[in-house]
Amino acid sequence: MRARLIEGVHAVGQQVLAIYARDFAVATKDDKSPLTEADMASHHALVALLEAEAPGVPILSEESGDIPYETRRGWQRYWLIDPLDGTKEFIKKNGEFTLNVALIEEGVPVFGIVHAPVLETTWTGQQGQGAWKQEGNGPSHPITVRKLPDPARQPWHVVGSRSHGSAAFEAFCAALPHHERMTLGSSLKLCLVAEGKADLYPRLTPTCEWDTAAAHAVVTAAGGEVLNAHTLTPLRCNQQDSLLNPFFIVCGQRDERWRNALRASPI
Ligand SMILES: Nc1ncnc2c1ncn2[C@@H]1O[C@H](COP(=O)(O)O)[C@@H](OP(=O)(O)O)[C@H]1O
Ligand SMILES: [Mg+2]
Repeated sequence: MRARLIEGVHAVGQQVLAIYARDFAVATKDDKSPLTEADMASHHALVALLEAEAPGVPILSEESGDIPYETRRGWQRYWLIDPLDGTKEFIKKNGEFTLNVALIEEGVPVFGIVHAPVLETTWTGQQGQGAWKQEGNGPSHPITVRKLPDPARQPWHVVGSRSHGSAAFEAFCAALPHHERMTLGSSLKLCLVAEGKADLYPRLTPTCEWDTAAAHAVVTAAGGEVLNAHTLTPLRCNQQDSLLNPFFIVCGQRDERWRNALRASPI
């Protein structure tokens, strides 16, 4: 089923690209975030794909996120999707947006596909089996997180949001040893940690569970972790009424030096 799902997500990515290439309307949601026809087209196409491939498994999408907790709390297993993560980047036309499909079991993202149509790149992760990166229609290559380098010899790589910076992120970086920063839209940031191009992604501004679940599965399958920034315990999905994530940090490796930097930041 994994190969068919990836193929299906690629096809939905092509539909999204067709909208990206022409003029499209931008609406504003109740929470003031932008919505394009691409978000909805991707939502409908991904739901149809999952219903065909895995009938009977419930689906929670950013564009159908109003399913009450009383209903969701009984789900042992469900699909969690963000049809278009990085809508602001989509509108800016910088290519840094993704389609995200995650399978959650008992609150844990156990399988994820993150597809960036403009970058023609797909990251996949499956618990216990590994994580892979595919460029275009080429072969998939296994990916893993990297060990933190000695910052005296090689800077750590820290990735942050292009559109949602914060004073806490600045304070965290200021307290880190020698490092280089880069900014990027969407769930691509977690994928960079998964493939060992970034060491840390501290997310100290709000996100929702659908923003992170698919890439969370990729990072953990690649040997990394997605940790609550306060408790340093792994993030879990569908544990409460709210679908907001706590602030978190994505790492390839735990280390006292970045934990100290986290303690120094006003979160
Ligand atoms: N105040 C807020 N509350 C909840 N989620 C927020 C938020 N501000 C930004 N986000 C989430 O952050 C995502 C973008 O992150 P980034 O800036 O790193 O690309 C958005 O995804 P969408 O583009 O799918 O709406 C949105 O879900
Ligand atoms: Mg999103």
